[in-house]
Parts: sequence; structure tokens; C-alpha cells
Amino acid sequence: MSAKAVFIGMPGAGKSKVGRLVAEALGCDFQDSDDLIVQAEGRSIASIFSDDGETRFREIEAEVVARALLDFDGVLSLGGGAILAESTRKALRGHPVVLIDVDDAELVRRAKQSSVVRPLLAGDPAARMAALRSERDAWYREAALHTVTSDDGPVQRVVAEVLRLLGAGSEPRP
Ligand SMILES: Nc1ncnc2c1ncn2[C@@H]1O[C@H](COP(=O)(O)OP(=O)(O)OP(=O)(O)O)[C@@H](O)[C@H]1O
Ligand SMILES: O=C(O)C1=C[C@@H](O)[C@@H](O)[C@H](O)C1
Ligand SMILES: [Mg+2]
Repeated sequence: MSAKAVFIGMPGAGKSKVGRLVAEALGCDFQDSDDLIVQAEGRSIASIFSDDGETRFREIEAEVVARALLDFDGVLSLGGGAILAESTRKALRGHPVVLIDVDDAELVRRAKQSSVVRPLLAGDPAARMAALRSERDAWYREAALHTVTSDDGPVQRVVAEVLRLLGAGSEPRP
């Protein structure tokens, strides 16, 4: 069993928003690893970070993502930092992974507009975003079967591009 699409990318790239719309278009279920973590733990992501720290959050995230990649056949969106776990990078191989690529200025603009608490952007969001990018970018690109760029244009354009790419080459890689 394999997900129909797995979305990865920086925080605020639109993985949750685009993932849900792609699932609707494909007529399949949608799951988001951040939501699965909140359900499993019965507390918010911000609480997990503040109570137990990022290392524990990453352990929980890696377990949740591993299970979803094994069991789930809909559209799955991952948290921005899921790519940090080596086990997740290995488990992603063979899945139709879609990277949503957005430049840092737009990501910071979205983060400032959003009510979602992103603990890793606290302080100076632009500097934090640049640091997260340099740590993660190569891993995102290595894991991606498809890359879709997004800016402040209509989200439906991104959804349409993803659907085109999935239709054109959704066979899992060896
Ligand atoms: N193409 C777009 N144009 C403008 N805003 C967008 C676009 N795509 C997503 N957004 C907005 O950006 C914000 C972040 O989107 P979303 O929550 O889907 O990001 P994410 O990649 O899931 O982030 P995280 O890694 O934190 O889970 C939301 O407010 C969403 O409405
Ligand atoms: O980019 C990240 O490291 C994160 C992104 C969010 O999806 C959440 O998983 C959490 O806020 C951490
Ligand atoms: Mg999300």
C-alpha cells in the first residue's frame, strides 16, 4: 500500500492546504502528520515542544509518519521538519513525494499572517527560516519525485500542477 501523494517542504509551504485540496480532487482521504501527532498525544504541537522538547517531538513524528507511510493509501502531508529523521527519509523512498517549493520571503510573509504557532520560527522568523532552509533543503530535494513551485498566486494553480504531475508520472520510484 502506498500513499497517492506525500507532500514535503518548508513550514508554511502549503503542504496541508494543497494536500487537502489534492485529496478532494482525487476523491481520496487526506491525513496530515501534525494532526495525527496531536490526536495521538492529546496535546498541541506547541505543548509537545515546550513540555518535552524538539527531540521528543521528532521521535513521535517519525513514529507517526512511519505508520502512515505503511498503512495509508490517500494523500499525506508531512510536517516541515519530518525530513530531519533519517528513518523518514528512508521510508519515503518509493513513494510519490511532492516538494512544494516557496521562497523564504513568501514563507515569512505567510508565517506572520498565520495564527498557527510554529515554535521553530520564534524570535526572528526570517533568520530562523534561512537556518531551517540551509539544514533541510538538500534533503527535501533528494526525497522529491516532483517539485512544484508556489508563490502568492492562487492555490488552485498549485493543485492543478500537482494533479498534472501525478497523472504524468505517479509510478513509485524503484
Ligand atoms: N499558494 C498559496 N498562496 C497563498 N497562501 C497560501 C498558498 N498555499 C498556502 N497558503 C497559506 O499559507 C499558510 C500555510 O499553509 P499550510 O498550513 O498549508 O503550510 P504547511 O506547509 O502545511 O506548513 P507546516 O509545515 O507548518 O505544517 C496558510 O495560511 C495557507 O492558507
Ligand atoms: O518545520 C518544522 O520543523 C515544523 C513544522 C510544522 O509542520 C510542525 O510539525 C512543527 O511546528 C515543526
Ligand atoms: Mg502543515
